[in-house]
Amino acid sequence: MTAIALTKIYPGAPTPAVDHMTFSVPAGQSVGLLGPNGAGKTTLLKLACGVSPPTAGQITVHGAAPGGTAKRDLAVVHQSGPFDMMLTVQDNLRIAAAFRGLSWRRVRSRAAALLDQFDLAGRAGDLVFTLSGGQRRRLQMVRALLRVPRLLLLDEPSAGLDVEGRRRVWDLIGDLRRTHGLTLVWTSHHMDELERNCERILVVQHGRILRDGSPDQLKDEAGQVTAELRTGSPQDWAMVAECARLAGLAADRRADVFVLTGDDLRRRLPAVIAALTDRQVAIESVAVAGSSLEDAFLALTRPEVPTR
Ligand SMILES: Nc1ncnc2c1ncn2[C@@H]1O[C@H](COP(=O)(O)OP(=O)(O)OP(=O)(O)O)[C@@H](O)[C@H]1O
Repeated sequence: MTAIALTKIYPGAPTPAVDHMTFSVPAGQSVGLLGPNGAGKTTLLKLACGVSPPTAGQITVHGAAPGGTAKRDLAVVHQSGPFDMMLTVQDNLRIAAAFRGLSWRRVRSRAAALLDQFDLAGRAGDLVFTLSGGQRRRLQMVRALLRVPRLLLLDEPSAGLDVEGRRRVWDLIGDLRRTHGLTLVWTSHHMDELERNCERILVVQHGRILRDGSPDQLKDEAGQVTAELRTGSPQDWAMVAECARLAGLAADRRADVFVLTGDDLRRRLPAVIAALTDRQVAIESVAVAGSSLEDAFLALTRPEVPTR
C-alpha cells in the first residue's frame, strides 16, 4: 500500500482529516497507526479500501487504485461492522461470502474453523441479535478472514474484547502472518497491542504523520534510555568504561551496576557486550530501561511538539 500526498477533506470540514500523507507499506509488514481521537486513522483506512475517494493525492493497494480488483486481496475489520441482526451467524457469513464472490461450499469449512478459533463454534445457528458486543466483534474477524487476504486493515479490532478475545486475535493474526505473510495496517489505542504486533508505527495527528519508526525508535526518541549492566567483579570497571567509550556510550558506576547512557543506545549496546565478551568479562545481566510507547506517544502528540 502506497500513499503519495494523500489528502481527504470532508465536505464542509474546516481542516483535512488526512493531510498530505506520504508513506509506503512493503508486503509482509505490520504497521500500527497510533493517534488521538479524530487524528485521521479511520479515514486513512477508508481511503485504502476505496469506500471514500481522496480529495487530492494518491493511494494504491498492490499497485492498483483501491476498490475494483484491489478489493479481492483486501479484508477489513471496521470499527463497527453491521450484521443482519435477525439472521443467524452462519447466514450472515454466507451473505458475506456471496458478496465477495466466494462459494459457500468452498469456504464453509474455513468458516467453521474460524468460528471455532474465536470461540463461537456453538453459535453458528444463533441470531446475531443474541450475541454479546464482544462476540459480534469476534464474528467480524471471522467474516473478514473467510478468505486469507494479502492486505488486512484492522480498525481497533480488539476494542470491546476481553483479555482472552484480544489474545485470540493476536494469535490468529500471528499465525496468518507466519503462514501467508500477509500485510497488516492496524489502528489501536492499546499501545501494548501495537508494540507486540507491529514492527513499525506511524504516529498520526491532525491528519499528518508525526513520526514513522519502530516502537523502540519512538521510545528512544521520547526520552533517555539506559542500560544497567552487571559483571562478575568490580575489577571490570575499567574494561566496561573502555568498551562503552569505544561504542560511543558513557558508563557510570552506581553501587554494583554500571549504567550505560548515550544516543542510539539500543543499537550500540550489542557492540559493548561483544567487546566485553572478547575480553573475557563475565556479564551477569543487562537490562535496558527507558520510556514506554505511551510516554513516546504523549510526548509526540503534545501540542507544542513541532511536526516534521
Ligand atoms: N464522514 C465524515 N464526515 C465528516 N467528517 C468526518 C467524517 N468521518 C470523520 N470525520 C472527521 O474527520 C476527522 C478524522 O476522523 P477519523 O474517524 O478518521 O479519526 P480517527 O483517528 O479514526 O479517530 P478515533 O480514534 O476516534 O477513531 C475527525 O475530525 C472527524 O470528525
